[in-house]
Amino acid sequence: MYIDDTIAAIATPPGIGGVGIIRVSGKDSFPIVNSLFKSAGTVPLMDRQNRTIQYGTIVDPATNKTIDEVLVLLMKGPHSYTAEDVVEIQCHGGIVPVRQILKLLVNHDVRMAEAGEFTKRAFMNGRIDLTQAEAIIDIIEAKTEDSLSLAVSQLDGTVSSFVKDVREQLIAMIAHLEVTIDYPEEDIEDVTSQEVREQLEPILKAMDELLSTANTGRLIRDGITTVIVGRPNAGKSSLMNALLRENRAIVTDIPGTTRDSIEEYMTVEGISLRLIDTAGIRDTQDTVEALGVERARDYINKADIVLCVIDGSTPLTPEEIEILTSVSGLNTIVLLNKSDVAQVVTDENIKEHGTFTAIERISAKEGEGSAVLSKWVQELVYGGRVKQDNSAMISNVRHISLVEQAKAQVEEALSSIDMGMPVDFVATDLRSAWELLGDITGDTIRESMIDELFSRFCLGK
Ligand SMILES: Nc1nc2c(c(=O)[nH]1)N(C=O)[C@@H](CNc1ccc(C(=O)N[C@@H](CCC(=O)O)C(=O)O)cc1)CN2
Ligand SMILES: Nc1nc2c(ncn2[C@@H]2O[C@H](COP(=O)(O)OP(=O)(O)OP(=O)(O)O)[C@@H](O)[C@H]2O)c(=O)[nH]1
Ligand SMILES: [K+]
Repeated sequence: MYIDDTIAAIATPPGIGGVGIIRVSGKDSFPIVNSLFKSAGTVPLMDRQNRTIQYGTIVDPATNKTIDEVLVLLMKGPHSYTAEDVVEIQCHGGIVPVRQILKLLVNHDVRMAEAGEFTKRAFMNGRIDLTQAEAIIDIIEAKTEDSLSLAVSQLDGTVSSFVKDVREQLIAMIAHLEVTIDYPEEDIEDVTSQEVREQLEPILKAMDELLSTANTGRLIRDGITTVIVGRPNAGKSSLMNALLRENRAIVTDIPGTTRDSIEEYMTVEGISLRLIDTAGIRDTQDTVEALGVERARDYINKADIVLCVIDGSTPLTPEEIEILTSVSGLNTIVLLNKSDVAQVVTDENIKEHGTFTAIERISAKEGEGSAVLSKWVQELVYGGRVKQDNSAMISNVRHISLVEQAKAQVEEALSSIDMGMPVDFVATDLRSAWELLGDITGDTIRESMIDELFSRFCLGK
């Protein structure tokens, strides 16, 4: 079994830093590191006190060569990150020491960990469930304080405890129904159906309550995409600059995305916002104009918010009318720009060319635009409600979809009862709901799905 292996990985990011950490986990991690570790005193690592830090050096036993001066952390399973014996070797934070130590470990019966394997072990060993493992990815990938605190509450078990609670109630009902199925002569069917209905209604309500947080949760977790459109000289670049000046993201380099000149990241109302200037797509990316237009269209259709910049100081041009028509019906905010000079375009002129979420006047040149964007981000994410704390929120699309499916099964069970169907039908529906919810926490999920999920982690996690 692969879980018998002892695994290792560099836990710190590649590059130069103060300290580099190599994490080792598995049943042989103590003896293996002990064979490579030299320190004052003769007590072997496995006999030293748990959760202590030991000073010494890592020495290649084959050559007796010292690789680096280190601190070694001892964490005996099951009270460790993976719930196995874990040793962390803290060396100097260069690229070479961490690699040399990892190489030495690999030469001594340690296997290089796969992406996410430490966290996968924590899951396989039952220390955390799948929602908590996913929360760890979310913590690492969080781009704003709000998305971090949402992920931390998921790690703390907000989603798990909801699922666990509902599943316990469902299994009790299923057991009850199955008794009825097994002993039909007892004639308790009607009573049971009525009881089940009474128990299912609050469950449905709780599911609805949780799902009502899904939109907000998802946007906090994943961020939103905003696309800027407008004819040349409308003021798109000026707007982009005005917005960036006020909303610089904490994280500028978003891993996993290629940042070219048309995209910027910022934080607005605690939400990570990806801002795309479609003019940039045409100018910098494609020689064939049509392709650029097609890509721009693609971005527009996927955008959460479209900012349509119109020069308010000159009459609408045919090109502006065409742009307005193409973004009509979307979540489009028309920004009548250059409000610092005399305006000729009226709100009515705009409304003649489509339906838009709002029409606002700004002067990008004078640095305006940010307040308007904040207002509409808040509207999109919180639907005009006041921003609340992130506790009991569902944010992961996988979880949302499973709760929706489980809810449909509960509704199915209720309608089976209403239609006077035999209790086995009701029991089958409830069992499906129970299984779907189990997929969320990983209690009933298939192995292939688990592998897929953990492969999304980075190496060393
Ligand atoms: N050096 C280091 N820092 C780190 C981690 C790590 O693995 N190593 N972590 C990971 O990447 C995070 C901390 N996560 C952890 C989660 C659980 C346990 C743990 O030992 N749990 C035990 C004991 C709990 C207790 O004492 O109350 C348990 O759950 O039984 C350790 C780290 C962040 N910082
Ligand atoms: N008076 C006034 N002029 C503005 C305003 N915003 C932009 N301009 C001017 O309009 C011109 C075009 O502005 P840009 O921001 O470069 O416009 P753009 O839409 O990015 O243009 P392209 O890069 O060609 O697509 C510049 O001369 C700006 O100074 C504004 O709010 N008021
Ligand atoms: K105009």
